[in-house]
Amino acid sequence: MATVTRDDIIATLRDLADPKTGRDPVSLGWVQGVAVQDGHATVALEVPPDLGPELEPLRREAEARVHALDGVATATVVLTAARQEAGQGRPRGDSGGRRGGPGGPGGGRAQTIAPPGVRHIVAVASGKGGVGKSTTAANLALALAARGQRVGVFDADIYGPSMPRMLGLTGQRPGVVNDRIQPLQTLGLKVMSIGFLMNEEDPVVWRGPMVMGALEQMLRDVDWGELDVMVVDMPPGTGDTQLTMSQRVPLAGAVIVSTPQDIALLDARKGLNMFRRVDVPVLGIVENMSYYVCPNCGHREEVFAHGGAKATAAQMGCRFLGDIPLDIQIRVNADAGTPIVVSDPEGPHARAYLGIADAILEQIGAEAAPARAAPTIRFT
Ligand SMILES: Nc1ncnc2c1ncn2[C@@H]1O[C@H](COP(=O)(O)OP(=O)(O)OP(=O)(O)O)[C@@H](O)[C@H]1O
Repeated sequence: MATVTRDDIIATLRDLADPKTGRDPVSLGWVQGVAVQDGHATVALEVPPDLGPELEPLRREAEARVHALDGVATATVVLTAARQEAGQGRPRGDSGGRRGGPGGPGGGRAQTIAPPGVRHIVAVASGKGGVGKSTTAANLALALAARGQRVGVFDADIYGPSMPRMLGLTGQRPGVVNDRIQPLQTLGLKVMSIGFLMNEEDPVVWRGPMVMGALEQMLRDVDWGELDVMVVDMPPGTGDTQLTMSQRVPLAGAVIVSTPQDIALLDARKGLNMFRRVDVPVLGIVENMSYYVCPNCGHREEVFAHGGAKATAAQMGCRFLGDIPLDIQIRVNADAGTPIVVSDPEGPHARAYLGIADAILEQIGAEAAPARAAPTIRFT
């Protein structure tokens, strides 16, 4: 198959015309990003917000033309809208907009994106980077699978996707069946990551609206099949992407990962408040790198004022889900693609993650109980 380049895609986009002005999307400055990897092409067009619906035929045409290029296996064109200034109608979460699909209290553009067949979506988030959010997400997903759940992992950490590495899938690419991207399968999980679609050595400079477009596409167009739980590894922090994700994706709840240091806990509070603002239940806080156990003598060292997350959870009225020590084995196994829950399933760390999984299942089970009721069949 021929290799398609960004230039080929851009040249194709030049042949299209905006119905209003007759100009092409490239000269109009709408092309915000073109990513192509192993024949999977993604294009983000940033269009004026009020033109979105009118431009749907143009989007479809662009997708068809890019798809028709020699060397393109899948083509995804997303329309994104330029961010409006504060006060100009950007959807806010404090009006219940989380479930704010059309007609919902959030109304307007905040349509929810729910992959069909996925029963519960759990976000794993952190107020700042590097606290072990991805490690927690990977181990938690495996612990949920060990509890008999059908689990998917959606790596939404678009700025530093680590699931390919942590789940031993580096360099692999998802296949395509009937124009639908198939998640990769490993260790009993279905996995999708933007890391599978982009060049690691050539990171895409994501702009806010493009991020959401790409994430939406992965939720909608990936063939997730039937899942009991989807674990989402969120991008770190509490910026617009995280807020929009929390509003647009019908999350069953969020798990906040924090290290015990005060600063991280302050960030954790921000994360917690962000989810609360958009009515996403916070399932609890995990304290990661909580304490250190000497591998030689077993001595336990409380390096970072251990216990801060427990206190914060109590103050903020949410559940403390557990603490995970700083242990080289957790790092080595995660970095080798076999997280500790599978590499040492009987060990104390795996037990800790299983305990966290149980606490989550208990909560989402309880919360989701009404939605699980059998459908009513009416005879008329
Ligand atoms: N409990 C732990 N003990 C030892 N090492 C850990 C632990 N948790 C995470 N790590 C290591 O710390 C590093 C950062 O972890 P991870 O990538 O999970 O953080 P993150 O919060 O997802 O970061 P980012 O948001 O920047 O992607 C990794 O090398 C990981 O193996």
